[in-house]
Amino acid sequence: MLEVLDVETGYGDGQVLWGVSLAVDRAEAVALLGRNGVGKTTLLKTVLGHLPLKSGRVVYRGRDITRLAPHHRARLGIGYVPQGRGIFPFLTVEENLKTGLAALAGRLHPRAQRIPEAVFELFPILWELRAKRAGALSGGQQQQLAIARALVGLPDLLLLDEPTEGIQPSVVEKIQEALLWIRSELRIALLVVEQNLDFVWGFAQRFYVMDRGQVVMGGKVREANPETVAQMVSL
Ligand SMILES: Nc1ncnc2c1ncn2[C@@H]1O[C@H](COP(=O)(O)OP(=O)(O)OP(=O)(O)O)[C@@H](O)[C@H]1O
Repeated sequence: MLEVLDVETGYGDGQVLWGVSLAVDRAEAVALLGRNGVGKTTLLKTVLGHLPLKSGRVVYRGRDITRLAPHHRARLGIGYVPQGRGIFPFLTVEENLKTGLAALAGRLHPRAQRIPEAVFELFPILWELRAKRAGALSGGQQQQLAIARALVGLPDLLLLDEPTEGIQPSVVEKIQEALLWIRSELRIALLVVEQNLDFVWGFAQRFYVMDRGQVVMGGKVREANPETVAQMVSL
């Protein structure tokens, strides 16, 4: 579904990614691990089209999208939940969800452009809070809203950047269950940047570890030794 092939990129003269390759299959959940500053967010940006590449390619559903603009990639079905959630605090929950539809306008038939019921099935709390300003929600509720907003256009691939950051443990479990459901029931592929290994072990099938702008380890979650991986990603 997604192939990142030998990508080199960075910011201005500063190179950050050095020959990075990875893949995500259809309806597969893949975790991207690594210490702070090793280039995980930068890699997500290359998939989203926010950074021009020095070399390498990004292929999505068999199509080379290396030079495709970000909004075209969104229309092809690539959704994004940024670090820090990126919700609009002065809009209501419902209005925030509708901005997700606008971002994917053109992807769905106009008649299909409404918030799918699956979103409220997944996060019932958002139905209860739909008229509330998003800024008044707890951190965990805001994270659920951010995931829900990315889901309203029913992407085929969803990129999430540290969804458990700053969230209390009871909500972390909810988000873990939600990601499992998104993958298995909605059949949406996931590429998730995370630091919380317990969380990752609960929903991902494969993982990659990055260090200093390169992929240094990868494999199947159920075959991996969690302690070895923890050593690779701990400070
Ligand atoms: N907009 C930017 N301009 C210049 N340098 C940047 C920019 N964003 C990130 N960098 C640098 O690129 C490197 C990789 O950052 P990146 O955010 O991709 O790492 P990360 O693995 O996602 O870490 P974190 O978990 O802290 O977000 C870091 O050295 C960082 O300082």
